[in-house]
Amino acid sequence: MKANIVTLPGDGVGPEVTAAAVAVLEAVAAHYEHEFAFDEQLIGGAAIDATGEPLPADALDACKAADAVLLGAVGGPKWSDPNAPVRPEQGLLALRAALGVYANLRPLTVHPALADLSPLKNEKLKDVDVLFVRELTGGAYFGAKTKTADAATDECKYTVAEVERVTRRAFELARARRRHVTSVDKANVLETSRLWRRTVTRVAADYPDVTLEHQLVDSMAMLLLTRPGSYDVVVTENLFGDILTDEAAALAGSLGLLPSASLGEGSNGLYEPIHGSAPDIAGKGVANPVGTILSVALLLRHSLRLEAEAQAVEAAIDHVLQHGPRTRDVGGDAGTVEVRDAVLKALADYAATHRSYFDGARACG
Ligand SMILES: NC(=O)c1ccc[n+]([C@@H]2O[C@H](COP(=O)([O-])OP(=O)(O)OC[C@H]3O[C@@H](n4cnc5c(N)ncnc54)[C@H](O)[C@@H]3O)[C@@H](O)[C@H]2O)c1
Ligand SMILES: CC(C)[C@H](C(=O)O)[C@@H](O)C(=O)O
Ligand SMILES: [Mg+2]
Repeated sequence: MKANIVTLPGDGVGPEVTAAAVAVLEAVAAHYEHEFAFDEQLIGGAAIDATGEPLPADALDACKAADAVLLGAVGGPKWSDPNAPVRPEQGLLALRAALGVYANLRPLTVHPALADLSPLKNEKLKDVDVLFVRELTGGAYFGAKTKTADAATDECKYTVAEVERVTRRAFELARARRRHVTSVDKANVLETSRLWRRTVTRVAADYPDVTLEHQLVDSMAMLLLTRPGSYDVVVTENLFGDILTDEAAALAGSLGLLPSASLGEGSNGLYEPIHGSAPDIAGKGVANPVGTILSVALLLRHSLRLEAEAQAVEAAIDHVLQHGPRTRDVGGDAGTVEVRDAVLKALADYAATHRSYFDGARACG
């Protein structure tokens, strides 16, 4: 197939991990006979430096017209002055809003070879398989903001429609998994969370084959570490989802491992690792590219509908995590490029081994 993919390398380690992920997409195109066209655009601090804007109009137009968008990371100390008139992160939030990608899927699994890196030394860790569905275009991130010399506010607002659509997405996803949804809120304190809980409960009635439990976010932060194996799909609002998924990354072994897919109603989507620009390691060539490469697998699956290719990328990552090389954050001493090259080799081996199956499937239409 032909596909136009916009890349937004951004700041810090963003360009390093994006380059590795693009190499994987190019390899997928070569092995499976697709034509992927890449269009690199500016976002974040790099865009502020070049244009004064964190999301230039050209970049936004290209993203809207693309089949999929792959992002590295935005932000960094250079642009983090609290008095700065414009911030890199605004570009990312504006992009999410403009693309209407309200459902942010953040899958968490724990590779058996990395289970020792987790804060929990639990043999059941390898069975952890959680899909976080984070509401991405509402809540405190997008409410009205006020600022005076001695006070500031961030309005947190949710409408029933916003909660309902992400809840339906979570239940649909649960149907293809273990049919259990945990909805996380703070309904004992927040009015938005009570609206959230009422709406989730009502929508759940349309999915009698899926079980629902509600969990308050503070206790969820603890339970995620003490019994992560009991969760299947976890749906929650924007800010809680941001925090819980970074916590979840500790179970996997590193923030550098987790991918994400941000989806709306159309097939276009935004794909990015859940980590940030990692200023402490930027420019050193040691960033873990696995979260971004796994985001490529999600891009292939959700936007391009290339399931076999998505599985090939996941199998290649699985092989490399098992056998190495690994970056420092996961106990190795390899650089980003060495890991990329190992993934490319594993992908080539996988494609060669599965070639007859692939050709047969294509011959059948
Ligand atoms: N989607 C995004 O673009 C995104 C996401 C999160 C944070 N940020 C931005 O990134 C900047 C830095 O934020 P932060 O330091 O709180 O979080 P961070 O995710 O950038 O880094 C947190 C820690 O994780 C490590 N880490 C992150 N990614 C890694 C990788 N691929 N390989 C190895 N180690 C990795 C870092 O070295 C650091 O020690 C901020 O400006 C923040 O707003 C952007
Ligand atoms: C950079 C920031 C705006 C972003 C968020 O909070 O959504 C990041 O932390 C993430 O998890 O994607
Ligand atoms: Mg985050």
